[in-house]
Amino acid sequence: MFLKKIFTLIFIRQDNQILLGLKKRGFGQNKWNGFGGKVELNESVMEAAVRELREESCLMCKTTDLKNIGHLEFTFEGDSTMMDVRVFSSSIFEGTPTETEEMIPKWFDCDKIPFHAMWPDDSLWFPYMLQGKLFYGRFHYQGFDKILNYTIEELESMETFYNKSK
Ligand SMILES: CNc1ncnc2c1ncn2[C@@H]1O[C@H](COP(=O)(O)OP(=O)(O)OP(=O)(O)O)[C@@H](O)[C@H]1O
Repeated sequence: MFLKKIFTLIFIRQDNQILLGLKKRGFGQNKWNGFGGKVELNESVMEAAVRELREESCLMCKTTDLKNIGHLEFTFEGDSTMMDVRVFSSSIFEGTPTETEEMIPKWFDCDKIPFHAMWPDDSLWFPYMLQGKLFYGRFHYQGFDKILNYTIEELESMETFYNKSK
């Protein structure tokens, strides 16, 4: 049995570009990723996604403008925690991406994503996101660099996925 912890991960899109942030500290340090973090007790998952985006990039977004595009699960050999990651995207936002204590934001062309400096799983599920497909991925790591096994699939609808997994 795993102890599930819910995280958010949000990707801001504009034209053919995607906003990533270089994590300056903590989990995933020195990796490019979307913006996100743990969901706190007093907030919904979407509220957490909006808060983390603001805290890490200074961009503002409304919960109603978020689209849930995927679900990721990460486990690590020898660790009983499962990271349950809700992935969102939006192309409606306000503000200018600005460096914060946690992240350095930068726009990337969608065909120039820096996979070599990202989590190894990213190169496996980003193609789904970039093609506008909904996805579910499960990855089991040894340490933080090696994926021991994984599955990834396209989903018809996030709602059906969450109803089935209840
Ligand atoms: C293992 N492969 C992975 N591949 C892609 N993305 C991954 C990931 N593992 C974690 N992530 C994301 O990284 C962020 C961590 O968040 P994290 O900094 O720990 O959270 P939070 O900001 O609440 O923590 P602190 O306030 O610093 O304690 C969060 O968006 C989460 O979805």
